[in-house]
Amino acid sequence: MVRPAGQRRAPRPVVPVNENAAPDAPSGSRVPRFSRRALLGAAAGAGVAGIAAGVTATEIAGTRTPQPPSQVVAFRGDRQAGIITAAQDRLHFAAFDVITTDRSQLVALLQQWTTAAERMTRGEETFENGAVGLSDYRPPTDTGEALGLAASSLTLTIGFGPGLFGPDAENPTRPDRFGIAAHRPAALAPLPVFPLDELEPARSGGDICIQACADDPQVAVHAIRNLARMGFGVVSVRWSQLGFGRTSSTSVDQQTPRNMFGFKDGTANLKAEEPEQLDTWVWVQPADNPAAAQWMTGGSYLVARRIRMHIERWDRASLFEQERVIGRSKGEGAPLGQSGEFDAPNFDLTNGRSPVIARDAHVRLAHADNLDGVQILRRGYNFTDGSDGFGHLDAGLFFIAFCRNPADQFVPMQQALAAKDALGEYITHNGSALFACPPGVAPGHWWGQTLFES
Ligand SMILES: C=CC1=C(C)c2cc3[nH]c(cc4nc(cc5[nH]c(cc1n2)c(C)c5CCC(=O)O)C(CCC(=O)O)=C4C)c(C)c3C=C
Ligand SMILES: [Fe+2]
Repeated sequence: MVRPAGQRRAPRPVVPVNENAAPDAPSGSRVPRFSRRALLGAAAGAGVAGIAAGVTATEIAGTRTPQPPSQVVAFRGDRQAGIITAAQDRLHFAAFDVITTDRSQLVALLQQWTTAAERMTRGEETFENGAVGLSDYRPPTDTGEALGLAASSLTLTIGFGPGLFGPDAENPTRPDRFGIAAHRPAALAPLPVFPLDELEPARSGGDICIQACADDPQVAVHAIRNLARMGFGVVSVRWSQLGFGRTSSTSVDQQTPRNMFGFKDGTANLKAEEPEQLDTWVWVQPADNPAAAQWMTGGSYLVARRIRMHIERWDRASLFEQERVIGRSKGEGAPLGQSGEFDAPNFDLTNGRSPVIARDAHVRLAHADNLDGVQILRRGYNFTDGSDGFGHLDAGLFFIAFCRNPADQFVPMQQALAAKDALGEYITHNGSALFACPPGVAPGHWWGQTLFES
C-alpha cells in the first residue's frame, strides 16, 4: 500500500537510549536504540499468515496521525512470493555472479540471505538492531535507510542462472563449480539470440538473481543493497535494474497500468485467480523433470529482458499509427474493433480491405491464437535511466515473464515478435537473462536448499 504523497516517510521516532551504557561501551552492552521489528511488531506477527495489515512506527508511538497500514507478504509458502503476488509498484532487480568456487561459502550465504530476506519482508532490519543498535566501532550490519519504513509488501524472489550449473550447450567447458551440474533442469538453457537483439553483456546473464518488489522504492533498494553487501567475497553484482510503475496486472483486483508508450499494459495477462492456467503455464510440474531436477517442481522460470523504448520516435507517430502498432485503442485499451478493455479481440474482423487488427500488430502476434495456445505471466516494470548522451531518454520496459518452460513459451513468442512485430521499429532489446526460480521456502528451510541437498 502506497502512503499518500507527503506522508511517505514516517518521521524517525524518538526511542530511549540506555542511559546506563557509557558512550564507548563495547558491542552488546547497549540497549538497542532502534528496531524496525519493535516498531512494526504487529505487522511482523501477522506476516506469517499471508498478507496482513500492519501498523507504522508513528501509530505505535501514539504521537502522530496514524499512517495507512503497511502490508506484509508472507516469505514462506508453497510458492515463492513475487510471482503471482499482486504486482507491487516498484522494482529493484539484481543479477549476481558467484565469485567463489567454495560450495560451503555459497551455501552459507544462501542461508544468511534467507534469514535477512525473511526479516526484511516483515519490515525488520537484516539483523536485529543492525543499523544503530550494535557497536559504535564497527560498520552497522544493516545500512539503515529503511528504518521507520513499513514492510511495503516487499517480496524477494530468488532464481538460479545457467552458469551456476556448469557446462551447457553454449559453454560446454564451463566447470561444475558447485557439483550441481546433474541437477540442471533441461529448461534452464541459455535463450537464443533473436533477430534485432542488441544485447549488452553488462546487462545480461548472471548466476543468481534476486527480484525485490515493493510499494516503496527505498524498501526495495534497501533489500538489494543489504543482500549484495552480505555477499561480499562470495557474489558480486553483475547488473541491476530499477523499475517503477508496474506494467502488468497479476490479479483481477488490480487496475491495468500504463507503459511508457502510454498504453494500458497487462490487460490480457494470466492472473493469480486462475490456478489451472497457472499450473499449465507458470508452475513447473512433476512430470517436467527427471528425479535429479525435481527440486524445480512448484517453481517457475524467470525471463528478464531490458527493452529500450525509443520514446522520441514513438512520440512523433500519429495516434492512428500507435494504435495500429499495438492493435488496441490507447484510451480504453480495447482491441481494435471492440469497445471494452476486456472484450475478446476478433482477429478476423476486416474493414473490407484489410484486417482491423493489423497482421503485424503486437497483440495479434503475441496472442495465444497465433502461438498454438501458448501463454506467459508478465510482471514487468517501466524504467527511465536518465538520457543517453544524445538527448534521448534511456527509458523502456524491464520485461519480466514467468513460465513453466521458456523454450516452449517465451522463445516462440519472442521469435514471432522479432520476426514481424510492428513495435520492433520503436524498441530495442539490450539485456537478457534467464533464471530458474525454485518453489517456495518451507518452514526452517533456506533459499536453494532443495537444490543443494538433492
Ligand atoms: C515475448 C513477449 C513479449 C514482449 C517482449 C513484449 C514487449 C512489449 N509489449 C509492449 C506493450 C504491450 N503488450 C501487450 C500485450 C501483450 N504482450 C505480450 C508479450 C510480449 N510483449 C503478450 C503475450 C501480450 C498479450 C497479447 C494478447 O493475448 O492479447 C499490450 C496490450 C495490453 C495487454 O494485453 O497487456 C501492450 C500495450 C511493449 C511496449 C513491449 C516492449 C517494450
Ligand atoms: Fe507486449
